[in-house]
Amino acid sequence: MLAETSNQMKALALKLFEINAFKFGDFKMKVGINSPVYFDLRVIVSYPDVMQTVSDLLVEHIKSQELNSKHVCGVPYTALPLATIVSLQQSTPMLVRRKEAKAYGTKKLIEGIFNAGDTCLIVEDVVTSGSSILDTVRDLQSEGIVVTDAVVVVDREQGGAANIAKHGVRMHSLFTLSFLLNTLREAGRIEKSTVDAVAKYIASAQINSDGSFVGGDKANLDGANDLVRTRLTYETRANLAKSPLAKRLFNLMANKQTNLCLAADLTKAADILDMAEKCGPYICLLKTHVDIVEDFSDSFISSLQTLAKQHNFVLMEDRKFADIGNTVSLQYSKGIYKISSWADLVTAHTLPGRSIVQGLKAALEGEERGVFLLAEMSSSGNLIDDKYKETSVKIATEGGDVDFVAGVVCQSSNCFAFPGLIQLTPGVKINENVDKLGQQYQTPEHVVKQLGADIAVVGRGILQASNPQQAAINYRDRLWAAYTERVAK
Ligand SMILES: O=c1ccn([C@@H]2O[C@H](COP(=O)(O)O)[C@@H](O)[C@H]2O)c(=O)[nH]1
Repeated sequence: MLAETSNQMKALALKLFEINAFKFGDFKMKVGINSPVYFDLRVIVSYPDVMQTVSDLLVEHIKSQELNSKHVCGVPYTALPLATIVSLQQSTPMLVRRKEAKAYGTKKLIEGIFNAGDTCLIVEDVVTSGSSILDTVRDLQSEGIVVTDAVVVVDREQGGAANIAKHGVRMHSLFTLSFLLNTLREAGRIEKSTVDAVAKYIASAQINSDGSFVGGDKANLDGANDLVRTRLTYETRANLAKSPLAKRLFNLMANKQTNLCLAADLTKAADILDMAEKCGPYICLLKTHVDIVEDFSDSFISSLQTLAKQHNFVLMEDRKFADIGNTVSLQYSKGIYKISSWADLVTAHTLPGRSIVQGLKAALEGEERGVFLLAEMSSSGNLIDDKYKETSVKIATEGGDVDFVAGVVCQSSNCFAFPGLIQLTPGVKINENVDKLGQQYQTPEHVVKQLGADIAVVGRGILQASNPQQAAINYRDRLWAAYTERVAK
């Protein structure tokens, strides 16, 4: 590989990671087991510069390997735009494979003009077992078209190349998973432990052409993924975080050894400041509801900020924004509270859709801020269902605003997979199960070990204790011990 091409490939690898075209965590795969790495090259259509570079490199690769053919055909659907650009750049006519034959008209599976005996080069985005390429090859061959080569963007190195070779098709990849991992590692974007976890998984999850695993039963591979977020340390997860606020909070938690958030739900400014002074050394986050403070003032906020600095904790306003983008933008930055001017983090419902995140971001003027999106609630009888939860997590993990989303407020460890996000879980108390108004409580150990909380929110468990400072120490100790046991497993 020429030095210039190699540098271009490395720069593209970093860019693909930056735009979330691939990520690390615990992802359900088509082959039936969870993987520590996931590629989603669908996102590149939103980045014309990336699209251009990928297709330029594909064309260069096709030329250097002398993959001459009469047609090109993309494996539906992600590779279709790539195949189109390759076709245009090389003036090679394209064929389009339908996934299902039309129920009317020509009922063709392959669209385009061709003759039996014509050659066709396959274009694909990501190869795992090679089965998607083989489906396309089969349909082309059934029309008498000859396929000998496939050019792909990423080879996950799980046996795909060997599987398609058994059907007489050679695979030529721009990137191997190993190259991508080494490039990220060299650039300091991921830790060695991440590289090792992925390498261990890939070695044990080799796939045969019939979809079975080389090592036998897929049940044996259940523990093959070491990148399950609840088993990773906060330090490791800080490295994987896309949001600067999540990075900062993970590092703060690791250094200060606390995963306790104090919900300072008090109605007098002096009482909140007193609680912040007493509990500050033991918490990573202090959460407010400023609209319940009867004597709110700018000086209250500056005193709170001073304490946050002095005791090294982050400020969150639990506003639970839920309106249209324009309104939340105003609610966030204007009015008497001017939340965006002092709260490092805020919370928001996903009910209005993606525009909630865009609306909040639009209010900022360069401040480093973040949002936690609510995907579940702790109150009994709340209306959130699985579909709502799933869509909330999509908003948190996909799209152009992921650098603003620091975490998810939820009640279960299977809510999201991406280890760079923080799970904030309220509803924590040692001696009670419920309050009189629908709140449901779990113990510190249960929320961390069973429910997957990274930060546990404790309000009245501390505020109403006879000695709040001692209570904060107890909660901090129990939550931290639960976390260290969780990652030591
Ligand atoms: O689902 C949710 C979301 C937010 N909260 C908030 O957490 C605290 C809990 O206070 P406790 O006194 O420990 O019950 C409170 O500020 C809520 O607004 C929640 O409880 N559940």
